[in-house]
Formats: sequence, C-alpha cells, structure tokens
Amino acid sequence: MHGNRNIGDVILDLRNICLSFGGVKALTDISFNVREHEIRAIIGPNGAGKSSMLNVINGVYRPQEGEIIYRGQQRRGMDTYAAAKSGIARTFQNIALFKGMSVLDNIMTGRNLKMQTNFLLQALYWGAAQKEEIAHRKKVEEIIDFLEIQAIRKTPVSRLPYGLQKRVELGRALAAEPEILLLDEPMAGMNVEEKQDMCRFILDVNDQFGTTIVLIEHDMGVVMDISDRVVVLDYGKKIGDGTPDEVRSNQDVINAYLGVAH
Ligand SMILES: Nc1ncnc2c1ncn2[C@@H]1O[C@H](COP(=O)(O)OP(=O)(O)OP(=O)(O)O)[C@@H](O)[C@H]1O
Repeated sequence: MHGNRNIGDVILDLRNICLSFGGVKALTDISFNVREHEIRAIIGPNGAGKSSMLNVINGVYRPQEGEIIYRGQQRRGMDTYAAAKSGIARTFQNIALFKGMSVLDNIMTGRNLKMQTNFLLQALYWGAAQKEEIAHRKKVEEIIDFLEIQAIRKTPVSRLPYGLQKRVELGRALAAEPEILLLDEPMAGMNVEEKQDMCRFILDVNDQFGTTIVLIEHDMGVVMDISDRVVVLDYGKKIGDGTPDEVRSNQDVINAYLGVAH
C-alpha cells in the first residue's frame, strides 16, 4: 500500500493509445490498466508492440493519440526524467549498467533522483551532504542484502555472470524506490536456475515492498506463474486481457501463438 491508495485501485490507466513510427503502426488503440500491487504482464509475438508500450509508460515515446492517467492525473508530455521522478523505474532488455563500476556503485546510481543536495550545496553544507550520503548508502545496502549479493558488492559488474548482472540491474531500479517497476524481459538469456532466482526476487519485491510490477516476458511458464493479469498484443493491437487462465483459453490468443513458433 502506498500513501492513501489501496491494493487493487487502478494506478495507471492507458486509454486508446496509438503510436506510429512514420508509416508503421506500433500500437493501435490500446487500452488497459494497472492496479496497485499487481504483477501485470504484457505478452505477444515478436514485433507485437510490447517494448513500445513500455516505452510509452515511462515516457520514452509520446503516443500520437490516447490518454495516460497515472495516480488519477492525466499525464501530458511526460519525459523519462519526469516518469522516473514520479515513481516509475525500469530495467532494459539489454543490460544497461556501468560495466567498469562495482555492484555497489551501480546500485548507488539508482539513488540519483532521490539525492537532494547538489554539488555546490555539498561544498557549503558538508555535514548535511554527508548525512544524506550515509542514508543513501544504508538504503543501497538494504537492497544488496535483499538481493543476496553481499559477496559481490565490490566486484566490477563486467566480471559477473549474466544472471547476476540482471539482478544488479534490478537492484539499481529498486534503489529508486519505485511505485511501478517496469521489467523488459527480465529472464531473457537466463538458464533455468537463474530464471527461478529472478522469479523469486520479482515475487519478493512485489510482496515485501508492495511494488506494482509491469513486465514483458517471452517465457510463458514464467508469465503464467507469476502474473496476476496479462495483456496480449499482436501486430500492435490488443487481442486479450485477463487472468492467466482467461488468457490461456482465449481463442484469439491461441491463434496468434499457434501462428508463430509456439
Ligand atoms: N523506434 C522505432 N522506429 C521505427 N519503428 C519502430 C521503433 N520501435 C518499434 N518499431 C516498430 O514497432 C513495431 C513494434 O515493435 P516493438 O519493439 O514494440 O515490439 P515487441 O513486441 O517489443 O517485439 P520484440 O518481442 O521483438 O521485442 C515493430 O514493427 C517495430 O519494427
């Protein structure tokens, strides 16, 4: 629960979203919502528009048509900075960490938006800045404990196996203490064990921090296992929306997936 909102309230409402790139219609009239505290998956075959949808939510793309209502307010012209500031954090399909920096420092970069003091103020009020720094470090250490990566906290990210890099990326997103966490294919390229770990962490984040999670994932087993609700896109259109069971038995969804390699 965050502030005065309750579990199950709609916190993000996407209405009639249309997005095109030149002649390519990436999203056509897409509407769906995200409820407080749920795990919401976006699935669909390659090129269906999943990444575009995530990019609309965190302000990378501005849709030509449609409305985005976030926390009861219509969002206009939000950019990535404003989205992050308002509590939306994300991880990327391809890991976007500072490879030469340690795990600790990478996660610390996720605190940037939370830092109040700028460099000048830091020089003037050294004590206050130091206090703030200590508070940030504490938060980062909590995340490191939570993700069970104490042993590698000083290790440069480039030396870590892929699965752990993904975990560090999750840590950096968590450092921003987001209300909505967007995960773009969090299990892509992972082996079975790494996938199980990541699943557990996603569920724990949701459970212990109450974070609402929107994720894109190709692994159907994972999606159906951990999601509360699933929205299905195909060729930029919404063809299904509901609980995993509802989506599984939706004929349009079955057809779309039988049409590809599944
Ligand atoms: N920046 C862009 N410029 C031009 N076309 C784009 C851009 N981003 C996406 N598209 C097009 O929009 C459509 C949807 O792409 P998108 O990446 O959102 O799909 P996706 O479901 O995430 O695919 P995948 O599973 O392969 O990652 C595709 O036809 C894609 O070529």
